[in-house]
Amino acid sequence: MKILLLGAAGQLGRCVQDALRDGPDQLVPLTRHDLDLTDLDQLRAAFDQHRPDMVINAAAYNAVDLAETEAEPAHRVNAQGPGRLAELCLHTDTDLIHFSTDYVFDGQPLTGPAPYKEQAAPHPLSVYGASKLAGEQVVLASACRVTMIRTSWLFSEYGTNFVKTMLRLANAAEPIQVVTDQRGCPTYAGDLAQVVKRLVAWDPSVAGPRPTGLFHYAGNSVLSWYDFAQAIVASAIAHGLLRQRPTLVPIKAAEFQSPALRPAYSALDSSLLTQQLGVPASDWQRALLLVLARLKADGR
Ligand SMILES: NC(=O)C1=CN([C@@H]2O[C@H](COP(=O)(O)OP(=O)(O)OC[C@H]3O[C@@H](n4cnc5c(N)ncnc54)[C@H](OP(=O)(O)O)[C@@H]3O)[C@@H](O)[C@H]2O)C=CC1
Ligand SMILES: Cc1cn([C@H]2C[C@H](O)[C@@H](COP(=O)(O)OP(=O)(O)O[C@H]3O[C@@H](C)C(=O)[C@@H](O)[C@H]3O)O2)c(=O)[nH]c1=O
Repeated sequence: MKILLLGAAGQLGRCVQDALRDGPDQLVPLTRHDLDLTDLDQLRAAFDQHRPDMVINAAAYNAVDLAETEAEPAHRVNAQGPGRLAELCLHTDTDLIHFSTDYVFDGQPLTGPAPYKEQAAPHPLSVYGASKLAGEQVVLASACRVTMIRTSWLFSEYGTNFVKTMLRLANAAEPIQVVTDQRGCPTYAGDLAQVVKRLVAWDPSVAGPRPTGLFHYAGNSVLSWYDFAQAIVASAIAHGLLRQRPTLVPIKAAEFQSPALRPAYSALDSSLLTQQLGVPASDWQRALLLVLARLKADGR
């Protein structure tokens, strides 16, 4: 099978490359430099040149705060581009794997704080969340064959993420204020890449059609950003990655000056996809140790 990977230089893109590296499929990794998702001519040319059987779209506009003042670019990358990609997939009979976010939810679940299932009503609080929701809607409306996976709080050894931000701040030796009243599920991007690998390897002659539609995949427990920061610091100290133990100061989200509103609760229920694929929800604690060990080995 020939697979185009868009957003190949991002953290998920790099984890997907790692996961598929030794597999039987031909993976064509395309960075933003190789292919701008917002450029229809470039998209068409890539389909003409490569004639893929599947496209994995890991490209996105992910700057949550900046998006508040850059709504147009955010929508172009997160909604308009995926919409055109889905149309091309439909007309060329190409499978699509696409990703969305817990920030499509407002954190006020109608049934109390239980992890969100796929059918829960979205209501984004931020421009980023709205652009990703618009992307979901346009892709699903295209009727292309898509597996759409909402995930949350991604971290990995690659790119920029909360784990790496906490390590950087911890080494600056200042107290770190961290929000206690937003809870969600940290997810290792490498575990999500294993889900992608499972979907790529899906054999319809054995298992029936590949799962399509909307799914959630995230970490196996619910915690606050403050809890997550505590876990990061404790594990980093155990790995000898921090020169000293930083002071973590618990604060309310309202005290953390940031342009975008984030959901107070955005835990995702992964059971539908994990049951269909026979994979566990992301074991973020195990993965955190792995990521820290890799960062240490790389001297970061
Ligand atoms: N990070 C997270 O915590 C979460 C992410 N997600 C979703 O998961 C997916 C992967 O995210 P993640 O890997 O963390 O994101 P990254 O920001 O690490 O990677 C996104 C990649 O997309 C590229 N990109 C941006 N604009 C374009 C464009 N116009 N054309 C082509 N490529 C472009 C970026 O390139 P460049 O580096 O040049 O800007 C970057 O390499 C996204 O759909 C995201 O919305 C969902 C929940 C949580
Ligand atoms: C850096 C920092 C952040 N925070 C808070 C701000 C915010 O409420 C929360 C997370 O902030 P960040 O900016 O690191 O993460 P943020 O960009 O909000 O992360 C989100 O990214 C997008 C792409 C997603 O789809 C989401 O699932 C989620 O992972 O932590 C602190 O409390 N203290 C800090 O020192």
